[in-house]
Amino acid sequence: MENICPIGQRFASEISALLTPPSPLQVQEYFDQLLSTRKCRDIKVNPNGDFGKGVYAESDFTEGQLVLKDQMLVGAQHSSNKIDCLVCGFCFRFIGSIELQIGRKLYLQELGVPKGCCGSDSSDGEDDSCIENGDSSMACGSSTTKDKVSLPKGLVESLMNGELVLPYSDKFSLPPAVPCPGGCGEAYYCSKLCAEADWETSHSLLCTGERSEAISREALLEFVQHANETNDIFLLAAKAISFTILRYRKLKATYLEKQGKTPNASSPTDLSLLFEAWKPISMGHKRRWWDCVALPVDVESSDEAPFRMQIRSLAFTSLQLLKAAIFDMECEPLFSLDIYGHLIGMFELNNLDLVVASPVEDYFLHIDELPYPQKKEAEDITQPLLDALGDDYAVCCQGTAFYPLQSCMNHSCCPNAKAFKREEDRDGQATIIALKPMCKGEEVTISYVDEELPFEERQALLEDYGFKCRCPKCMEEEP
Ligand SMILES: C[S@@+](CC[C@H](N)C(=O)[O-])C[C@H]1O[C@@H](n2cnc3c(N)ncnc32)[C@H](O)[C@@H]1O
Repeated sequence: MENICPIGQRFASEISALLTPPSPLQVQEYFDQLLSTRKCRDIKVNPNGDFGKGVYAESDFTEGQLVLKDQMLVGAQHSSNKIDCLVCGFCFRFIGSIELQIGRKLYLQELGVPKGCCGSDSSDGEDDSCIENGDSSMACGSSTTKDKVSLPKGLVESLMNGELVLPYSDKFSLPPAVPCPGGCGEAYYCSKLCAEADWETSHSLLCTGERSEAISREALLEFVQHANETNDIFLLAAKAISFTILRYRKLKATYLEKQGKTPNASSPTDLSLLFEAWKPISMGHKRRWWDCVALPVDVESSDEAPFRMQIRSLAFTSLQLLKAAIFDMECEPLFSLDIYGHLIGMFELNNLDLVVASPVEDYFLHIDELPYPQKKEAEDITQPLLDALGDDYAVCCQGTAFYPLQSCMNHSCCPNAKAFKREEDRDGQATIIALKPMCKGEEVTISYVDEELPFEERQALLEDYGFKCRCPKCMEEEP
């Protein structure tokens, strides 16, 4: 495998340097700087805790108090979730309108778009037009899903094109959907600011539109399709690589400008700038994906070696597709299988869910709580929609993200904090709340697993993270 892709051999020392965990001093400097930029003075990252780095309280916290809001470094909505929720491609806020959210979901359901084949997953672009205009030829009279109810013809289009305004939806207004500046018709944003930020940090390389900076849009589509069919964590790894390439190019342009030089296409790699560009990613705890991933229950232990070879080969195929799409000669070491495997492993080990509650749920709850006769009048219009949507009418936005600070938090089965979204937390930031009073200097811990599970089950799940928990609860419950 490495002979087909010899980057690993040619850049062995660069790759090893990129994968060497940063020194405690580098960790301290990086997180002190990050916390100061974010004006966050209530916590600190200590690089020398019992389990590597950890997060510590810098002030006292009361039960229920917000400990931290953490902006993600890279994140992606699950492909399978795109049919349910239209969210900003950068901050993951719900966008458009209540009518568009409902209409779009019904439209995609009617089209029979399989989960994971919406937005960027569509190669013919047909499904992507559903944000701007409903297809008037579509049949709205039948539902493809069991127990879901038929709607009058034309209703879904009028929800999507704004002709039908639902009662009380003005109380749940959402930012308008701003299309991707690259013209892909797949990514939408809550503002021009978010569109530009996403473009600059990763989307310009991963956009399938005509202004894309990818070297091959066809290869990009193939890469995305492969990820959707196999493991959409590959999309997140691609974002991390694009993020690093674009950061490298920016750092290099600034450096050359300072030197009074113009960027040159055949310019050699500036390794120190590549390390600098990679720095935010270098801070994440990593292991190679195929070494650390837990053996699925249906795989016999005697089949462990072939299983691990198989997922390594899956990652290799994904990487080759990505390389054909966005390769950058100056950032060649980033396209090695070792880097790709460690990136995927980093997302697996940090296991950070991206969750944003749906305003559609709030909307239907509001209707349900209206007094008579307003409730009856509103429900005459909304009840058929609710019936057509079925049980999963208010699925939240779900995905995976890498949060720099949350990913420094160690585990305890009796944690003093947890990731918990409050009513007002309507974007993709991670929110950590104190579960009990905490004193300055105490380590902030979260539980990586359901701490109510029996001891053996918790320990089995924690094996995925490569450690055996020795928290007070485990010590007490250990047989
Ligand atoms: C999300 S990272 C947490 C930050 C990590 N300590 C670091 O240095 O980057 C998860 C990893 O931290 C370590 N870890 C977290 N909690 C632990 C615990 N209670 N006991 C032992 N190791 C732990 C394990 O190596 C785990 O895979």
